[in-house]
Amino acid sequence: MTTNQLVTEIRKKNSFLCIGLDVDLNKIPKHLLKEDDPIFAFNKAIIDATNHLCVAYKPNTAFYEAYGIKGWQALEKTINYLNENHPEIYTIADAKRGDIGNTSTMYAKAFFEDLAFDSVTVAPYMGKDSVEPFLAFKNKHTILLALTSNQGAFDFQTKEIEGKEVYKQVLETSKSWKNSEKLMYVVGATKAEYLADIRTIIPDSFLLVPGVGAQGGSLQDVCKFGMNSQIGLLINSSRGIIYASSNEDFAQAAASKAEELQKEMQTILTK
Ligand SMILES: O=c1ccn([C@@H]2O[C@H](COP(=O)(O)O)[C@@H](O)[C@H]2O)c(=O)[nH]1
Repeated sequence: MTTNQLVTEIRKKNSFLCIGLDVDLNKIPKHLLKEDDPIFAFNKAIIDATNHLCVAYKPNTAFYEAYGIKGWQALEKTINYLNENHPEIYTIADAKRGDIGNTSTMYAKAFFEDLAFDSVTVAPYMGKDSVEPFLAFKNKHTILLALTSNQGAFDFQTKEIEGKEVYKQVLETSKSWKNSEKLMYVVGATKAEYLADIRTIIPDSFLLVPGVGAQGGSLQDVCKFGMNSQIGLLINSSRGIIYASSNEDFAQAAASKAEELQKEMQTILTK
């Protein structure tokens, strides 16, 4: 999907919500455990109940890899279900990959070709030649970790090297890479106070913003400092939506939580 198509969908739905599909078999309703594929059954129910309220889904691959071959098959079924039934929805493989060039190409093939995701999250630590292989794929985005939502972000990302914070160096340097127009960036909602500075470096790029909901980030603050003329934000919530109820009403409860966020977004977009 192109950035323009994503923006069109955001404006149509008055939503820039991304729902995280982080499926933990210890947290899903017990009755689903009797299904052949409980992970996919859970995802399908969540997608069916919430697709009109969001513009993106983000399975974090850790939650699938943890269940071995069955988990990977559930991930494959989930992306195929989305692409076949909701081609208008943007998909993110939250895999946080990145390696030497030929290995990154294989990661990119895995997520863009075998599993037809629109985007994948990538760690910038190994630099240009580890990221450019992802950027070579047509109509796909690479979402680079810039300033993450966790406490550990302060261990390296905000430290200064030669007078400039590492996350700012990631933003600035990555702009010079080949096909950099296909980059988006991860900035945690818990770091909203950094967004004004971040927007001076990358005014036009889309940001994937996790950390609203279970991690306590504020949607209002993120929008105040992070929104641009193309909206430029995908706000992710995973646990806060998908585990709203552990009973048979889980999909409806997820839809209610998603609707609360969508309504807040609508108010922001239409004022
Ligand atoms: O900086 C980051 C980068 C990625 N994540 C991921 O986003 C979701 C957040 O889940 P919640 O349940 O809404 O807290 C999860 O997959 C993280 O691995 C992040 O939180 N922060």
